[in-house]
Amino acid sequence: MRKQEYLDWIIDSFLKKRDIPPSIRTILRIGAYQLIFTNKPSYSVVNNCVELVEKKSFRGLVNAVLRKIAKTGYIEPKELYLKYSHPKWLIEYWKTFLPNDYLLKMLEYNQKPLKTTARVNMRKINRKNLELENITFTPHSPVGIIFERFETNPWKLEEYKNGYITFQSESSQIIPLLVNYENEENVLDACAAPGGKATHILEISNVNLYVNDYEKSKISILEEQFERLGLFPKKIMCKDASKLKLDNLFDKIFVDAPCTSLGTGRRNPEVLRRQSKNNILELSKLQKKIVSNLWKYLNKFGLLIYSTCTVTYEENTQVVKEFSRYAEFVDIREKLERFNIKYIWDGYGALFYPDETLTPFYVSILRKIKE
Ligand SMILES: C[S@@+](CC[C@H](N)C(=O)[O-])C[C@H]1O[C@@H](n2cnc3c(N)ncnc32)[C@H](O)[C@@H]1O
Repeated sequence: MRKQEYLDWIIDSFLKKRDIPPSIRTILRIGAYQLIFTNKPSYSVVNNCVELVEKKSFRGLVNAVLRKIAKTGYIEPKELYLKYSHPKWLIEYWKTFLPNDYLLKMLEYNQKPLKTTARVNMRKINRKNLELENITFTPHSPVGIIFERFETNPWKLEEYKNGYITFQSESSQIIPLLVNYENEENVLDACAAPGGKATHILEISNVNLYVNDYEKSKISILEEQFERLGLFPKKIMCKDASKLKLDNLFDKIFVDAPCTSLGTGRRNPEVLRRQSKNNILELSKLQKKIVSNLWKYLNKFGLLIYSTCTVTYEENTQVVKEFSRYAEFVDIREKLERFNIKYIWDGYGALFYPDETLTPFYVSILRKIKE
């Protein structure tokens, strides 16, 4: 899937009619990928693919197209969306607001699979004392480890089962570390499932943590995670955060918003192909509604920590900018530099630069100065 646009371009250049059944296109993509990007012998790739074709009338076409691809091999495309195999509309959209070097870095890293990372539960163990093989430390998160290779089912690891580690991206691990916590203060995580940041907050603080997520099916996952890690939230709720009514005020509110997740394309290549401009606009509306509703439950001078794992203007800068009349934006640049994180600062928040281990993430911290 990582090479889909490029493969379709090559395949289409050898087709008279581009309108072929999806199953035939899939077989052609598999064959083209193996011929261009692996060392498998071309005769066996072509034969195996032809055998996969159920409709006899398409066997000749698959055979002919793949033979031609085997002959030409890799062809260097001129257009960026083909060179880095991303949807064309997305590249054009990103070009409208991202610096060129950020865009190129993201496209390059999206070609490489991402190694699995986890966060270490500092309440139970230090990462130096973990007895796991093939791990290294994350370069930015002080509580993260990287699995250089996986030899077993990760969920069966004793270290996971006994609550020493939680699988989580390195970028995500940074967010709860950007603020300081007072004992017993009220903290709300409004979009909390599957609990990555919520459990992290309780690992590093002694706050009264309220958690919420709109999806019923994810509440049991949240509960399991707290139990596995030996942590106790004050309350777990299942409500739409844009309408949630609360009895208390909060000192900190985390909004790790539902978003288009375009920064996770390196781990989930399908996400890049699933999204649309319309989804970006719809989610931006929901995100503004969520922040706006929760604003009234934030104490004066309390902090709202807004984050997303996406790279869009409408879901990041535009959302937080909307609250600039009521908020001061905390300058987190120095903190990010202490974590050795490179970012784009938009005057409100920071968009992490992707690198070998870090995936794009946006975060902005709003201090409430007005209702
Ligand atoms: C980015 S994920 C949160 C990840 C989580 N904070 C973590 O670190 O593991 C966004 C979450 O928002 C939830 N969600 C979607 N719409 C919501 C809404 N209207 N109100 C509250 N939660 C919502 C989704 O179910 C999803 O679990």
